[in-house]
This record gives sequence, structure tokens and C-alpha cells, in this order.
Amino acid sequence: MSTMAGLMSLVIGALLLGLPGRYAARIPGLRAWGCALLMYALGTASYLLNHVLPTGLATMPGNALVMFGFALLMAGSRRFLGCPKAPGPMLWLCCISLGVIAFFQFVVPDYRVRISVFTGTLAFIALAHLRLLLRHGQGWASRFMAGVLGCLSLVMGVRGVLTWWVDRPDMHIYMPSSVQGAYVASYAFAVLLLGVGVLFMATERVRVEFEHMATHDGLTHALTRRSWMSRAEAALADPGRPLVAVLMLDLDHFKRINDAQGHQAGDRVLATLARVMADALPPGAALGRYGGEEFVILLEGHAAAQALEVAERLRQAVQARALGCTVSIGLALAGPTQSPQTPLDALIQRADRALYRAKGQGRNQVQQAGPAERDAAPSPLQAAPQSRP
Ligand SMILES: Nc1nc2c(ncn2[C@@H]2O[C@H](COP(=O)(O)OP(=O)(O)OP(=O)(O)O)[C@@H](O)[C@H]2O)c(=O)[nH]1
Repeated sequence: MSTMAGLMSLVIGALLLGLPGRYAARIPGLRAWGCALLMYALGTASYLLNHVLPTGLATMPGNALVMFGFALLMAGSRRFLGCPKAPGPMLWLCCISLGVIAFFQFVVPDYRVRISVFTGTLAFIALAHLRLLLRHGQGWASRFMAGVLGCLSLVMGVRGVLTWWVDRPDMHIYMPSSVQGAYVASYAFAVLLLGVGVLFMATERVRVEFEHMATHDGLTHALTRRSWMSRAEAALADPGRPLVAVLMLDLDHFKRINDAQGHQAGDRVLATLARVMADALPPGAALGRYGGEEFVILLEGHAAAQALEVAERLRQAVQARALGCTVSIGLALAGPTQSPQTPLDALIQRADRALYRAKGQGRNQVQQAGPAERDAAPSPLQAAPQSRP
């Protein structure tokens, strides 16, 4: 069982080390996880050195590789989860434990102390790792890993305590014993599951990143037009929906920035603007890039006065940032419509007309769609898309 787990760790470790070359985006922690699993595989192999070395000398490298491998596995999770704290304390713990094990191996031989210190150290690292995942991890893969670590620390804890009843000081790990056999089998199985767990976490991260890339605009990180539209459609189709409002924003005289400073400077302005808006938006609001320098925002559960307040706050936030341009905003609230269009298209069209009015009345202002923007009136944008006043 433990040889099997060692082999599987070798394969999974190599896979994790090879993944960064195949996947362009950075997934922090992959290298540490891969090396940790390779250390575990090497540790398992080095326990077999008892055929050529005295027992004590054969177990020490194995113990060291497995312990440091566990600490490295946790360091990998820290990096993966973006927790900057250094793994120093775990490394010190491993060094001290190995010193104690060596003392009770070569100076005052006592198998029970060695077992307790080894399993106690691994249980401690597993519990610290579990705590890290519960605090910072997200998704089912993280919870799977946390569950495996919980089981592993339980196995370690039980073995570390049982040794004082079932073992003698002069024993060693190569002596056949049903308790040691059950412990090695469950421990090896747990390590195997840990390898599977980190692979799950890495692939889950890749999936989440691809999903993000498919639904978010690469420059501004706002939702793409399509994903914003489907979110807005879902909000409008919900029979128990709260009030829905749409804001349509357009940068004022943005062309001048492009013309004067170049498109790259224009891109930076767009990216900053999206960040400024995202920071100023209330929780739950959905920001989308409608196209070019036009953005849309979906607000749910906001009455007219609150939605106007949000729009005005956005306008002021952009102005205060002194990006070299301001925004005009059109606001429309969902309501009954006679339009042959879908409710969302009708809502967007009304917000667009209000935006057109904001442009016509001097820009850098918020206008709310009112009686002037009835469903039947032709959209100024539809009539002349490039000819805002
Ligand atoms: N840098 C950059 N420019 C863009 C992007 N998308 C659209 N634009 C530019 O946005 C400008 C829009 O210009 P216009 O439609 O004339 O509007 P405007 O200059 O903002 O003037 P008003 O809307 O009337 O206030 C054009 O110069 C487009 O090239 C983009 O992704 N990056």
C-alpha cells in the first residue's frame, strides 16, 4: 500500500511540476506541491534502505523526507491561497522533531517516543494545514483536502497514543505488527488522497480562471457584454425580482485622449475607470463592458432615488480621480413596457436615451429616463450611432 502510494505520489508530483509549462497563467504553489509529493515518494523509497543499511540509518532519511514533504505541501497551499506567511515555524518543528527522533534512535533507543514524536509532528502540520484551508480555501476541492487532512491527523494522533499500549521500547518499524500495518495502510491511503486533492485544487483553479476569462473583459475585468446581458435577463425574468435598474455610462470626449496620448494611454484610462467604478459600486451590482468606452451596470433592489444616488456617486468618483475625462450616465428603471422588444432591450434602450440626453445637456451628469424616453420613440443611437452631441 505504501509503495503504491509512493508511486502515485511520484506520478502526481511529476504532473504538478509539468503543469506550469503547459498552462500559461501562473498558479502559485504548484512547484511546492509537486516537490512535496516527490519528497514523499523518495521518503517511501528510502525506508526500503533497511536491506542495505542498519535500521536506524535507513529510517532517518525517510522520516526527514516525509516530514519536510508535509511542511512543503502546506507551504504550497499557502502560496496557492495567497497567504504570505513564511513556512519557517514548520521547518523548525521538523528539525527539532528529527533531532529528538535521532536522540531516541541512537542515544536512548525508545521506539514509542520515536513513533509519538513522528506522528505528533505530522498530526500538528496536518491540523495547521487543515486550519489554513478552512480559513482561506474556497470550493469543493479545498474542502476535500481539508477532510483528508482531518482524517490523516486523526490516524496520526491515534497511532501516537496507541504506541504506549501496544509497542515496546526496543521495537522498530520493520517489525510486523497489526497496529503498525493498519497505521501504514491508512496513512499511505491518506497521502494518496492528498495527492489527488492538490490535483483537484489545481484543476479547479484552472477551470475557475478559464471561466473568468470567458465571462470577463480582458482589459477592464468588467463582465463581457454577453455575460452581463444573461445576468440582467435572469434578474428581469425572476418573478420575485426586486427593483431592477440599468445605468449606461459613456466616457466624455474619450477620443481626445486616444488622439492626444495614444491608444495605450486610452486603454489604461479604461482599466482605471473600471476599477474606480467597481470600488464605488454597492455589493451585488454587476458592471459590464457594453462596447468600446461604454459600460452598463445592473442594480437590483434599488428604488429610483437610491439608483440615482449610486449613479451620482460613480460620476463623482470618476471626476475625483482626474483621469482626463468624465462620464455621462443614463439611468432607467424596469417597469411595464408596451415595447415589442424584450424587457431587457427596452430597458437598455431607455437608459441609452437618457444617456444621450446627458450628453446633449453638457456631459458629466446623470439623467434618468422619464416620459421623454417612451418605448415608442426612436433611439437616437439607433438613428445615428456615431453622432452623440
Ligand atoms: N484606447 C481604446 N480606445 C477605445 C476602445 N474602444 C473604443 N475606443 C475609442 O473610444 C473613442 C470613442 O469616440 P467617440 O464615439 O467619438 O466618443 P467620445 O470621444 O468619447 O465623445 P462623446 O462620447 O461624444 O463624449 C474612439 O476613439 C474609439 O477608438 C478601447 O478598447 N481602447
